[in-house]
Amino acid sequence: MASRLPSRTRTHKDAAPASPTGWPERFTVRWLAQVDSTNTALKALAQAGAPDGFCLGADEQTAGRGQYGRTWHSPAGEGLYVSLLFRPPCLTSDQMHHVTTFAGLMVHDTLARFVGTPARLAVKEPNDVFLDGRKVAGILVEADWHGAALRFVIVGIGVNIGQVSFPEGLRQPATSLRLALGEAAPPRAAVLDALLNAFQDHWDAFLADPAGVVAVRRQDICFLPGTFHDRQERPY
Ligand SMILES: Nc1ncnc2c1ncn2[C@@H]1O[C@H](COP(=O)(O)OP(=O)(O)OP(=O)(O)O)[C@@H](O)[C@H]1O
Ligand SMILES: O=C(O)CCCC[C@@H]1SC[C@@H]2NC(=O)N[C@@H]21
Repeated sequence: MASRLPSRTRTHKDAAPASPTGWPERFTVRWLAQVDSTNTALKALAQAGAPDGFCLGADEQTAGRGQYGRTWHSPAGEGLYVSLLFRPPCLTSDQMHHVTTFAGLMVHDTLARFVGTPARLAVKEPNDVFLDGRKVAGILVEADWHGAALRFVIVGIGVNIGQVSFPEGLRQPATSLRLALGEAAPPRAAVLDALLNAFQDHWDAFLADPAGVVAVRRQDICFLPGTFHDRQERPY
């Protein structure tokens, strides 16, 4: 399986994140210097048998994707670009949108640890996390089905960390942890560690009751009105 991973093709100013204490045990973390899209690469790995809990990250994405084929700007070393592979035994297609919302909650909780004031954060459904009224993170959930049976689901997460500027013409104003927190912005490894711990701590409870877990958390987090597109357009 490892041989199917794209090779490291470049070096960057910012080394790949490494956990000083080891990543949460549920996850196997692989890191690339550069990849087209961690979601795309992880899908190929999943089809080749990568296990539940596989996490693929990259310093840079050359074709990072948002919803509906939109571009996710992924400059080298500036953001966290990761995709998590899950093989839940029981999720249905009707429950897939809960995975996106749940991932937004996990990103929210992760960033709250560093931002300190949770009121600065908001989840904008279906798939965005906002900081100080600007988009700081996006989520792209993609599933693979065999008839009605879920083979696997990939949760792709992009968090803006070190960017000090963004391309013109974004659909919504953007920010980064660096812009919002200055020198207090955490390194990518700390964000990844907190994110994986959040998933590890809450994933099993989510699987047991997806709608219930999301409904409970909705009560104590700021949700912004989202853009809901035709269900048929959803990527899952
Ligand atoms: N690194 C980034 N940070 C913030 N925004 C980005 C970044 N890269 C791309 N974008 C913007 O995010 C969009 C993709 O996100 P998405 O498909 O969720 O759209 P959206 O503008 O959030 O609308 P919706 O309300 O439908 O979710 C891109 O079209 C681009 O405008
Ligand atoms: O806001 C969005 O539309 C979702 C953006 C999701 C970006 C992440 S970065 C890691 C993973 N790989 C991708 O190509 N996209 C997701």
